[in-house]
Amino acid sequence: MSGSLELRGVAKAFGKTEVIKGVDLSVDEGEFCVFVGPSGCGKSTLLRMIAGLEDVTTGDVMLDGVRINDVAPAKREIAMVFQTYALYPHLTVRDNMGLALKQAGESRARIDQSIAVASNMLALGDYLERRPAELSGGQRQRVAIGRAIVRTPKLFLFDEPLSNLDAALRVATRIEIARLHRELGATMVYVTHDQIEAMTLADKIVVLRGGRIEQVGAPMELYNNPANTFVAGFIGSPQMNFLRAGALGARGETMGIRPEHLAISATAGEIGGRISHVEKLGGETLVYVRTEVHGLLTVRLFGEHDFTVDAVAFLTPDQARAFHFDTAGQRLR
Ligand SMILES: Nc1ncnc2c1ncn2[C@@H]1O[C@H](COP(=O)(O)OP(=O)(O)OP(=O)(O)O)[C@@H](O)[C@H]1O
Repeated sequence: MSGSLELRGVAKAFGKTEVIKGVDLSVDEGEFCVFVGPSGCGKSTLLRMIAGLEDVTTGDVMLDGVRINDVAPAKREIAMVFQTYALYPHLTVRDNMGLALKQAGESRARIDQSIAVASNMLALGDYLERRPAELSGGQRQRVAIGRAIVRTPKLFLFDEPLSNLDAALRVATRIEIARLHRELGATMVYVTHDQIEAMTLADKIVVLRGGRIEQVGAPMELYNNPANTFVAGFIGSPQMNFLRAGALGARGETMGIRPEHLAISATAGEIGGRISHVEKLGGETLVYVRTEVHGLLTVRLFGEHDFTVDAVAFLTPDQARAFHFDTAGQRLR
């Protein structure tokens, strides 16, 4: 029972400050849509407007073709999962998960059945009689997700749901959310700071900046085909290198090259510099090279490599993989 979401010219002002400046977006039924962007760009505000937790200043929020701007949050058939879980501390896992159905006047049998399905999906069966304080952070977040599932909403909203979990648990929960999305076929809108979550979970990534959409596309589409320097720099970690195109005889104002497409040599290459720092990450090595013309550039190498800080190094971009941008930062095709 998943729904489609459409935002039409949605804007939000807090007093005189406009923080969302006219957003048009469609999220299809069953689609996983991720909002990314720098801190303060309006991701959470946009999500909260969809949930009904913030008023929409102008524009329309449409769920399955019906305008829901004026529908109360509890009546929107939308479930939201928060970073802080927002569980009731005095209720058991079972009662936390069943509360919305109980308030909606569902029968005990129907509630128990929904809880059984959701707790089974989330491996929470053994914890139903516990209270939130008796659970780990990861278990609490699974309860919060379970509470959303039992409501069988048309739309799931996630506001940075994994940021309070440690690294290993983040990976496990991320995979779990991807599996749930597959199994439920649900429409999901997800806000994150995390590149890997955005790249791995999304069918569609929305890159926001200053309350506007910069680009919308599938993860690899944004990675391989960024529309401008902002998206090119934002998607991909470590960040794309931006070089002065003129100094390389290349097109446009700026040339973009990802760290994996920059070759490094101790003896010869197009760009000279000195190694300023080396990071060995196990599976890969990042080498930071200070250059006079292009500033600090990052090289990513597969496997372990030894380099000496302060040694001279020469870099050569793989021209076939380079991106070219004009003075306004727009991509030249
Ligand atoms: N209640 C409010 N009153 C005034 N300004 C607000 C309010 N809520 C948010 N803002 C402002 O709106 C802008 C967008 O905030 P929002 O929390 O949506 O950004 P975000 O992209 O989610 O940021 P972060 O990634 O840091 O969570 C910010 O400049 C913020 O200061």
